[in-house]
Amino acid sequence: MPNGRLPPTPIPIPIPKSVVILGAGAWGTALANLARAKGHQVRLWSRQSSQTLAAVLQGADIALSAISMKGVRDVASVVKSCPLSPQTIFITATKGLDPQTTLTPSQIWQSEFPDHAVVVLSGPNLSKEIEQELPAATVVASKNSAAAEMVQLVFSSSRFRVYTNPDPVGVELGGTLKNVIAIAAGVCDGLHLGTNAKAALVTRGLTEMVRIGKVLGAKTETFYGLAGLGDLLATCNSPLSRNYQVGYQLANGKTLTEILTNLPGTAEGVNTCRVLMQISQQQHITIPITEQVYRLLETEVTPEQALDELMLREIKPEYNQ
Ligand SMILES: NC(=O)C1=CN([C@@H]2O[C@H](COP(=O)(O)OP(=O)(O)OC[C@H]3O[C@@H](n4cnc5c(N)ncnc54)[C@H](OP(=O)(O)O)[C@@H]3O)[C@@H](O)[C@H]2O)C=CC1
Ligand SMILES: O=C(CO)COP(=O)(O)O
Repeated sequence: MPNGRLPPTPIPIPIPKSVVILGAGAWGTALANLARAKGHQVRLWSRQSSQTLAAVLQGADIALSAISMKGVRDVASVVKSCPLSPQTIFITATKGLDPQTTLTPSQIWQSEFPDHAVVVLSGPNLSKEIEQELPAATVVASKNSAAAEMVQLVFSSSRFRVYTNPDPVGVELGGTLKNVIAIAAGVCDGLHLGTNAKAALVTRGLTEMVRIGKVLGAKTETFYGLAGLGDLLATCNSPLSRNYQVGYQLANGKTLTEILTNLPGTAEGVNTCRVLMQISQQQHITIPITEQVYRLLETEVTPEQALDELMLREIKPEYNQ
């Protein structure tokens, strides 16, 4: 201890696990590399794979889904028909909501596999930065705390810091709801509205996320952590975010169809925004930013009109009593 500091505590080395990653897109591939770097045996599956799901899942300790929202229900039902060990832990890393049922991905996995542990993995994790081995932190959350701790050990490294959290719904909704605000942030930057406007948008966006989260059973404090505010900041401030790119390009006059045709990968915020409009109407939740993003995606307003609509809402206290 020449400088008087204690040496860092080494991260415990877990027993190598058999990890199957479902979805070989940007995020699935990055997570596969993180698990491989920790010495786990990793198999990656996608629709293009030559092996069947049943063959790939044989002997899996962990099945991690990084499938876009639109494929989750179908893949979960095929996995249900595969023989699995009762100990297999499911991890879901998808950030979206099911348009038919409004369920979150973890709720879908849990309803298909009621006797298995399901862990949500979500945080400020732009996959391109993780592939470059830049430092990042994430959150794993489950009703089964032992499963969350196991997943924490499996992925923790000197470049990927993993925290546990007991609020899976909140962690999952943080990653999902921020995508809509990231579209709005892209519009804000695309219109060159400045730093004050962006700060106001992101802060009021967080208020909107908390409002929805409370109704859907999340803990408010979770939204102020990595999976909420953390992911909101990362996604609203980075051109690496596909959701931010959607907003930025809409502000520059491109159509949604043009943008999505050329976008590398999935921008979940587009579907999430539509599902949130359904939920807000059923549950009477006020979500003005999401509503303007929805109207913009539906070409009901221009970016400038959406801005005016938000600025000219009835004046009110910052917090409702
Ligand atoms: N990229 C990122 O930085 C991060 C992404 N996420 C989330 O992870 C999820 C995946 O994102 P990402 O990897 O970037 O997206 P990509 O578009 O790169 O990959 C999507 C994956 O989902 C699969 N897929 C899509 N539709 C279906 C379907 N109907 N049935 C089966 N498989 C399907 C694709 O399979 P195929 O190759 O066969 O088309 C592909 O493997 C999203 O919910 C995203 O929000 C979360 C954190 C970070
Ligand atoms: O969720 C992400 C970062 O945490 C990725 O954001 P995009 O899906 O907008 O690229």
